Amino acid sequence: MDLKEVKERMRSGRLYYPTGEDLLQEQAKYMEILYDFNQTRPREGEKRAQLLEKLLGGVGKNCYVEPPLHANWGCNTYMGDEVYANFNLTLVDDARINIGSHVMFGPNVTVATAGHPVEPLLRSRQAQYNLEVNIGDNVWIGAGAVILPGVTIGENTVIGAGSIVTKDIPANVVAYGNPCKVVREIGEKDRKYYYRDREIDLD
Ligand SMILES: CC(=O)SCCNC(=O)CCNC(=O)[C@H](O)C(C)(C)COP(=O)(O)OP(=O)(O)OC[C@H]1O[C@@H](n2cnc3c(N)ncnc32)[C@H](O)[C@@H]1OP(=O)(O)O
Repeated sequence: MDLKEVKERMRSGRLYYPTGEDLLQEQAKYMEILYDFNQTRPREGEKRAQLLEKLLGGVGKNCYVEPPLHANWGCNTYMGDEVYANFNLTLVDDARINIGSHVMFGPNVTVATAGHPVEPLLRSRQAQYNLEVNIGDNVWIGAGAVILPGVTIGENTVIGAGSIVTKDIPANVVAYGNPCKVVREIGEKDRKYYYRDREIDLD
């Protein structure tokens, strides 16, 4: 299979073998940029922003990603404006990861597009498929959550810490657990209280 066909299969959810010198060489280019990003000093915010722009497929205004960041590619991840990612965001972005604007990631979140067949022989040959992940505007993903291949999370939704998100989650809900399920809609109570019985005292 030539590089063009491998890349087409990588993008489109079909099975392929992620081997071949050309593919590995291309990936190595992004790994070098990521290495530099993770070696920056705390005060080198400007340099980090420039490296993020070189690494990602697209990045909006005022995104802030705490190092260390981990990514299999980087170039298949697209961020909107004002995205904040705490330490150890892990992007298995063999297919596209689309992240909206104003999205927040707690520490140690994993977003994975890649999977392997359960069938042992194909898996022993490293067969792989990738399914795009979509995270809507203004989503907050709690610490340690894992977002699995093919998942779409609707805008404004909150994913609780430690959740394993195996299926799509709609917009405007709080969802958590393993497997992650919708627990409630965001509504009136959330306009009054920011945490349990603590009232909001900010405009
Ligand atoms: C960008 C950053 O860096 S953020 C820093 C990291 N911070 C985080 O990751 C915090 C993430 N926050 C959470 O997970 C929160 O618990 C939220 C936002 C999901 C809370 O949602 P709320 O609907 O307000 O839940 P509330 O606190 O009222 O708890 C309701 C119930 O859900 C349970 N619950 C809350 N969060 C979770 C969770 N992540 N997993 C499982 N159960 C949970 C509570 O124990 C409680 O159970 P009970 O009814 O049996 O008493």
